[in-house]
Amino acid sequence: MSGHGPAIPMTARKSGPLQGVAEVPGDKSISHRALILGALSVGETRISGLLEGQDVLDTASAMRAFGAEVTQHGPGEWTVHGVGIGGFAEPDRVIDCGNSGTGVRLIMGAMATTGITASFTGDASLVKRPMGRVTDPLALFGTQAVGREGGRLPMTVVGAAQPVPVRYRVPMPSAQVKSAVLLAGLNAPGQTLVIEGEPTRDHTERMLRGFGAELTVEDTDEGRVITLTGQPELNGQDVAVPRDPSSAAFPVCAALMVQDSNILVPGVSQNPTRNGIFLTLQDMGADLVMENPREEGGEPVADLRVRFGALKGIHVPPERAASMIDEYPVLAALAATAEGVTVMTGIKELRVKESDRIDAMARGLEACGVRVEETEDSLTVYGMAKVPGGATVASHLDHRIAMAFLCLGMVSAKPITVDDASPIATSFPVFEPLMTGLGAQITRVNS
Ligand SMILES: O=C(O)C1=C[C@@H](OP(=O)(O)O)[C@@H](O)[C@H](O)C1
Ligand SMILES: C=C(OP(=O)(O)O)C(=O)O
Repeated sequence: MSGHGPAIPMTARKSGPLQGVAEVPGDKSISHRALILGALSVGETRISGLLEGQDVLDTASAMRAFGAEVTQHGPGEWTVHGVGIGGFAEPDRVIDCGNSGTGVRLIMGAMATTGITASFTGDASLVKRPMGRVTDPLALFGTQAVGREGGRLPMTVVGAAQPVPVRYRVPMPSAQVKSAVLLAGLNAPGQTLVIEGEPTRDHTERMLRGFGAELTVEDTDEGRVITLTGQPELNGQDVAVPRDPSSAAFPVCAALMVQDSNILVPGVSQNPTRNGIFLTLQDMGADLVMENPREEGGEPVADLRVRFGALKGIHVPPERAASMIDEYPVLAALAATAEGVTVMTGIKELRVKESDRIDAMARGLEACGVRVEETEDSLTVYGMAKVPGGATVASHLDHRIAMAFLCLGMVSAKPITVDDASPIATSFPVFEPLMTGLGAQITRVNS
């Protein structure tokens, strides 16, 4: 929903040891895709563990607007009765994707080759984000798009009635762009090729195969070449959504910062295109053990055992950036408490997320008394024995900025207030009860 409700200021203060079991919600990327692929399939898709965050709920309501029957049966338990590839109905209202870049970009891809027209909008954050990165490759299929200057929402997309398959090299590391092109390729006759120079999260590829598409992946000198054969019949599936590693990163990093903490985060996806944060934390010296590794719903998962311990700053390998792109805000907060300097490079994609995350973290950390340096594509954080805190930080309608500073406030000398924590509901609606249940001192201001 684009209507942004009242701001919810929240304060985090020095917390006792975090202890217990943190059952984080389902993976956001997989939840969006389960709904969209379910809508593009014939028959019933049954989803368990769906993330009921606002981003995903907005995608569910969009799929209804395109003609799919989407029903909630219980917490995390959903079914989708799809309309089949090419079966999308023309929506009779504007599709509002709220705060979600993944939602709007994947849905644009899914409708781009169906010959229908749809208009899209989003909240004050999403309308600032670039859509040209998706509508440029979609134009190769014959799709037209008209939006605001700079390729911004609101935007109307006219789907190609007679799409042609495409060959496209994704110019930036973006799973959303890759996925939009693959979803558009579903309704184009022949083979659509997507080439990515740097591998990004591969849920679309895995799930398309699982729903019955013919899709191959080859590592070549040119990069990772994904070949999709168009116009398959997709059939409804059972999807068990693993827990979200991007959400898990918050209790994990908080436990590493708060003295004497010891927590377990069960059933977290260890997909190698998503686990960069955990490797980085181990490189920094974290006592983080992946227990009981197993496969659930086609994804590798493990239980994360995390114990507090002093960490060292490192240079985070830039080639790891795509596999931990959403975790840099909380890593930057953690780095402020580590011994020495943490250098994060190759992260310019952070500038086009829900906020400019390099800038939001740099300004917020400075306000908390932490020394930082930034360039167009890097952030350097100077760790200190005691972060002063005592500031109110702007979340810029960005859930991950809000959660990162609330984690830092659990160990800073003075409390840290986030001006608006309401965006946390987009990806991690149970963040507040989950963290307070572990022992975190987080309170709503004036409550
Ligand atoms: O495909 C996805 O589900 C996502 C891809 C990433 O965005 P980009 O494709 O813009 O890197 C990530 O930041 C986002 O949270 C989810
Ligand atoms: C970048 C994110 O999401 P999206 O692009 O879907 O808005 C995120 O969840 O950190």
